[in-house]
Amino acid sequence: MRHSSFVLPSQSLLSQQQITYSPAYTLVPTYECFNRCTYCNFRVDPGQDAWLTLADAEQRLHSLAGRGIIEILLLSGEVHPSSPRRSGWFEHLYQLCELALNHGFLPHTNAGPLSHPEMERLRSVNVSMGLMLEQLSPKLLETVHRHAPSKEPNLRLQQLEWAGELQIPFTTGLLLGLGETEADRRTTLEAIATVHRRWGHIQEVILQPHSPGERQTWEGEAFSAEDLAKVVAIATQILPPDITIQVPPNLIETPNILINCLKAGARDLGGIVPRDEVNPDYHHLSLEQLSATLQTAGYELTPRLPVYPHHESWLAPRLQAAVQQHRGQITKPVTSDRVSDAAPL
Ligand SMILES: O=c1nc2n(C[C@H](O)[C@H](O)[C@H](O)CO)c3cc(O)ccc3cc-2c(=O)[nH]1
Ligand SMILES: C[C@H]1O[C@@H](n2cnc3c(N)ncnc32)[C@H](O)[C@@H]1O
Ligand code: MET
Ligand code: SF4
Repeated sequence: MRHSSFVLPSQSLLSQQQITYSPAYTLVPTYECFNRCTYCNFRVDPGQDAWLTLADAEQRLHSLAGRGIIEILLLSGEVHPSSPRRSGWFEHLYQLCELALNHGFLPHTNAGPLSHPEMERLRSVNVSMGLMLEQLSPKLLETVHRHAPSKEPNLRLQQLEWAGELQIPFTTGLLLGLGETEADRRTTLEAIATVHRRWGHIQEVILQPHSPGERQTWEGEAFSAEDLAKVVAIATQILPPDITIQVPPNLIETPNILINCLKAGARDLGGIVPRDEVNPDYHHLSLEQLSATLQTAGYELTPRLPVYPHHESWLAPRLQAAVQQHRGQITKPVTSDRVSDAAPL
């Protein structure tokens, strides 16, 4: 019989399921924010923060050279859209992105909702952008978002629509455990699926468990990590398969729960950064430890760029050229050699 000579490859030769992460560094243009989300551990009052200067940013970018970092995540507090300081804030964001590009990094900005012209302009210096939907439920405007006008659900949903229309590769997500119901979560996921079916621009959806920090005023509990895997499973049912589900490993208490999230369908761990600016009380494991944890369950940790290959043609030629510089070098999974090559940050 023909098949009798066919030998199945041994387990070790079968390719392992790859789990991606982005080797990233976060720059914070400013911590000042006119919103007061009561779960926030990041913001300071408007006017109370010295903005990150271009000189400081340059020094930091310079010190990153040779450390394997590719993405610069620009994560910012927000200046009110009708403030006279808004245009200075926006220009500063733009210049920080330019600087990151000039140092060979790939910028990804999440600076809250932008006007259409702002988004269009920032597109020319970002390989992808992001904005969390948090939750679409309007009830939250009476609780954690009572003093956060930029968390108005329709405003955020419109950002996803504009990003699609402008062909901006995009990251969005849900903040879990704000007092929403399972039905609310489904509604938010369905809205993401709908806008993605129109434009095809959503790269990743972050399922972010609320994780209490020292500075927040809200006394809400941490979103139970056990429940995260259940939300991942729901998201796989609702989101189109070309959207990657991301979970943040530093906000998941045990390796076991992280593995359960992967088994449920999460495929990306987001930016692995030296300091999580949003949740500074939660540290990342080293890449080596993370990689070992994943390996025990048959997963392989592998780096990715902040723009996925199928979206690269959307970018301006200058950005495409910057991406090409990295594409050839990013295919290798994390091994202990590679990790120990990188200097600690
Ligand atoms: O690539 C992105 N990663 C985002 N991340 C993930 C980030 O890449 C890292 O995973 C974390 O900062 C490190 O834990 C967020 C993480 C948060 O805690 C909150 C918001 C974001 C928002 C983004 C985003 O817009 N784009
Ligand atoms: C930048 C993103 O950080 C998330 N974010 C803000 N505060 C917290 C917290 N305490 N725990 C988890 N995520 C948080 C929100 O989803 C926001 O959009
Ligand atoms: N202010 C922005 C938002 O909430 C991004 C940073 S939040 C720490 O969308
Ligand atoms: S979560 Fe973002 S919008 Fe809300 S207060 Fe913090 S920095 Fe501002």
